[in-house]
Amino acid sequence: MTAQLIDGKAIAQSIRQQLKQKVTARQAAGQRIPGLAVILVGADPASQVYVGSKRKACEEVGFISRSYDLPESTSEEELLTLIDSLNEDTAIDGILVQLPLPEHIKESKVIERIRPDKDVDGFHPYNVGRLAQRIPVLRSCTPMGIMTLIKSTGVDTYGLDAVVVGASNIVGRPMTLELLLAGCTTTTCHRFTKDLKDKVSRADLLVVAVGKPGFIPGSWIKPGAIVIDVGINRLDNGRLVGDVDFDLACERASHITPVPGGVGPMTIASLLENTLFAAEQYHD
Ligand SMILES: Nc1nc2c(c(=O)[nH]1)N[C@@H](CN(C=O)c1ccc(C(=O)N[C@@H](CCC(=O)O)C(=O)O)cc1)CN2
Repeated sequence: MTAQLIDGKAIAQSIRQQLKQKVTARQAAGQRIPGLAVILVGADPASQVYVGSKRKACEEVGFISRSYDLPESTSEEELLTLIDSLNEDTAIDGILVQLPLPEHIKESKVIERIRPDKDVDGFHPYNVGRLAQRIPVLRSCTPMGIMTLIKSTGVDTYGLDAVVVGASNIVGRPMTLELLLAGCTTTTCHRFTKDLKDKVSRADLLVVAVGKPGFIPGSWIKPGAIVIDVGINRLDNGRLVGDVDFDLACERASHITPVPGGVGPMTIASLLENTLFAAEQYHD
């Protein structure tokens, strides 16, 4: 078997195109243009790339894009004060603070300061709690994008055995919840998991988000499985690879995401979808 590629880059592009049309329609109807504020603290090179892509995508679809590049030395109080002012700014529908933050700033305090109706990252406990109750809400961008990718395969998720490797706040745990809501029987694996190979090789749907190149050998993949690789690892030769041994996994999986061009672009497309959702549901 050779797996079918799930083309995140193309799907993300088509989402951006649809969003652009919706923005044009809003403009024609005299409605407000959605606005997104993107805050970067410090100069982490990967974060600079991701934030740059978010701002570019935002402008491409016609949203108002506000950029805040703050120095590493920014205090927690200064960041919270900026969030307070954006919370009150009626031109802004979404506030995104790029993670990770410098060590002296407490992530949970920052996330909880963003008003839930502007939390386009879907990280606020209010939004996570509402999602757990299946209430339509702002959802965490990477898991949301992955659900769009899975839907694009046409495979019915109800009853599938899904395994998520990694239990981070940004991907692993919200991903497990999304898959549970989609009718999967979900297992979350983490650093204390025993016999990872056994768990992975039973997965009809596998999501891997650990940040270690080639962490999952292709021989572990269940024949016919859907494989979603969230890892973005830059090798010494500059090549980007995922957490799954792609070449061998391709011979066993039915569908697989590439790296780059799989999950990454969908994280950004979902952020834009969330910004429009916030404008329409909470601020119009
Ligand atoms: N506030 C947030 N911070 C972070 C999030 C998040 O969702 N919200 N997620 C990750 C990183 N991330 C978004 O910020 C992200 C990662 C990767 C990509 C992407 O498009 N990747 C490309 C490759 C890009 C490259 O050349 O390096 C791809 O996979 O094709 C977009 C966004 C951490 N922080």
